[in-house]
Amino acid sequence: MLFHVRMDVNIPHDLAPDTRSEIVAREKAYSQELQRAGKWPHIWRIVGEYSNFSIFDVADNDELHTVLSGLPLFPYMDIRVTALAKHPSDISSG
Ligand SMILES: O=C(O)C[C@H]1C=CC(=O)O1
Repeated sequence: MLFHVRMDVNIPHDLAPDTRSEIVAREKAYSQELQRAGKWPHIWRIVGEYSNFSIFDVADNDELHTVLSGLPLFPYMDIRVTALAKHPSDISSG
């Protein structure tokens, strides 16, 4: 199943710089592992914001929740999920 996900990151300003760097590094590694596994096929920065638009390709709602709640930045994110279905006018779906 495909999901469109918007993530808005709000790291508290008083978080220790070393802690912030460590969490962001773990976030990058986790994200890139999921990208290599094909579960996170698209990630785009939203211009001018500490936010991204992403596409996830996972089995179901439960897997998406597991993936998202495992994000190291999850405690500092607002996340909006939109489930995607095939559009009948999409020429790539035959
Ligand atoms: O920077 C972000 O948009 C937040 C998060 C998502 C992937 C990643 O590496 O960091």
